[in-house]
Amino acid sequence: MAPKTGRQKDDDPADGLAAYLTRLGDRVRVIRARRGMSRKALAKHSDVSERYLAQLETGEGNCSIVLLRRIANALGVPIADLVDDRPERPVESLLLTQLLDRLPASDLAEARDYLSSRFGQSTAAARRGRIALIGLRGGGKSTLGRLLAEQLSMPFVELDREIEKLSGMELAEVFELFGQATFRRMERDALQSVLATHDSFVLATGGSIVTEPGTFELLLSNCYTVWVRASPDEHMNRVVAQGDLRPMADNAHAMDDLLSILHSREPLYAKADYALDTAGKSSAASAGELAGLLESEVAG
Ligand SMILES: Nc1ncnc2c1ncn2[C@@H]1O[C@H](COP(=O)(O)OP(=O)(O)OP(=O)(O)O)[C@@H](O)[C@H]1O
Ligand SMILES: O=C(O)C1=C[C@@H](O)[C@@H](O)[C@H](O)C1
Ligand SMILES: [Mg+2]
Repeated sequence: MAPKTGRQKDDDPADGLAAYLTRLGDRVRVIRARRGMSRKALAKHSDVSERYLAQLETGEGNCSIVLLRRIANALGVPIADLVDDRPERPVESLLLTQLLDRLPASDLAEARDYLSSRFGQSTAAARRGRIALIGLRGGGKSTLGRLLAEQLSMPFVELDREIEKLSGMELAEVFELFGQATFRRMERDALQSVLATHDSFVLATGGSIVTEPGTFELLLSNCYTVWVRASPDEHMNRVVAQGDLRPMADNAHAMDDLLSILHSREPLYAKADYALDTAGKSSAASAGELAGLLESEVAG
């Protein structure tokens, strides 16, 4: 069956927009009712006419962001609560979010560890059997992943290749034809499928997997994750040395782009269980270091 595409799902005007405006209207109406505000009171405090509010609440108004912000302010909710496209969340979920929002940043990691160990899908021992390498292009995920899998007699899996198998297309075609949203769905499907079919593996992921919170959380809670990193210059030189001249040929600001991608992703990559610095080391040396680390992890 052909994959469900971003265009069909997200951009089809007959499907998406009318249904979305109806959900938006429902949301405004429910929040207003919960607040005990009449439409008249909301109109007064938001400076949006009662007539327009009625249209909005019945899914007929395609509200500008400025008006929506005024409505959200008058209701005393963040605008994100109005535009949220997901189904209504259970009360427990809302309260849990508030509890987490109250915690200082220093306690959040502990709270995630606790919830993950209590409610996560994998035990700590099961996680250690599934090794996932994350990090920016040229770090050495594929090179070290293949070496490590051979050494440990474990299957080696490249997530990007799994996405290509699932979609029946090359990655570049997926992006070109269907866009980012479809790629992200496929990436998550591919990860779920690999997890469902393997108790142990060495997995090389795509560099941007960390930018999709749901997929990244799935990876962190089911795998022992290693951030394979190098210096920015080395990332760039290795990619170019592999014969991929695209960054240099197409883009005079390739290094600036690489730095900005790296800096924006660093706090995410840093959530890995371990950071392996490959800068200035040979592949063989890094593979040895990684194997040693995993031996002590499994033993521990
Ligand atoms: N210490 C090292 N560890 C790993 N690779 C190294 C090291 N030193 C040099 N290299 C070279 O760097 C390159 C790493 O490329 P590789 O394709 O493995 O990276 P990657 O993280 O999988 O990138 P991509 O996200 O593009 O798939 C290889 O050509 C490898 O030989
Ligand atoms: O680092 C990135 O942004 C990406 C790396 C590739 O492996 C692919 O997963 C995709 O093209 C995105
Ligand atoms: Mg690779």
